[in-house]
Amino acid sequence: MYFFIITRHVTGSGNMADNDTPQSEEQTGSRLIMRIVSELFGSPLNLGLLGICGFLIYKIISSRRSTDSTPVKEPELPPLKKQDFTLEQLREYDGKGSDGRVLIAVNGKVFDVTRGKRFYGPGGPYGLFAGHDASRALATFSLGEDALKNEYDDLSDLNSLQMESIREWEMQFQEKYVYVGKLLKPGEQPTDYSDTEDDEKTETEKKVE
Ligand code: HEM
Repeated sequence: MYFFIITRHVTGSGNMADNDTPQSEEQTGSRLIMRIVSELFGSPLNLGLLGICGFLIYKIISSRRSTDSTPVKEPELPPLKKQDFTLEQLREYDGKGSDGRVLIAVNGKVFDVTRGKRFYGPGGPYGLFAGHDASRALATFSLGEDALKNEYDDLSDLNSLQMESIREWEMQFQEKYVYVGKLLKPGEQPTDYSDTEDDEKTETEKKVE
């Protein structure tokens, strides 16, 4: 996905073969490489993007190293009781609370991403998503503060490609993390999940044990 987006930045939309005369595959290949290299380093935008990529890779690698060298593994938190969240309630789970739990909303669904703390915890490369709705940021591939709205974001201005991208991210989160509940729209009432979870212990009950 990153490769696709980065190469779109790098190669632009022009057709490179437009003015070419017939050449050997080797010549065409090396001209293409030269062109990519000159576009990568010749434009301030691409240089900036390369810088951001380098920074993120550095953050991901360094967070991985610090996790590897930690001798004592953090105890896993008990699963959160299934529940819906308002934006304000979601904000409490930014990884800075006493238990360090991190929740993130993607496409209206709230996921417990605490096990991905090296990404989303304080100081992590995607730490700004913690306790927020990350949908717009993921859809627009942006790590800027403006991609995280303070009010409920209905995403209605996003195009179909961006919405498709959110759905892909949602599936990725669904596979990797625990779904906790819905992100509530303003005025929307939370669902009562007590019927569906009769036999499941609440978080408090588990803590007491
Ligand atoms: C352009 C430079 C970027 C590079 C080189 C990069 C690199 C990576 C790499 C290597 C991983 C996988 C780490 C692992 O599994 O160990 C990753 C995961 C991820 N990246 Fe990026 N990234 C970039 C930009 C972005 C941007 C702009 C966003 C969001 C707006 C983003 C969001 C994510 C998310 C959500 C994950 C998944 C973490 C998880 O598994 O929970 N990345 N990135």
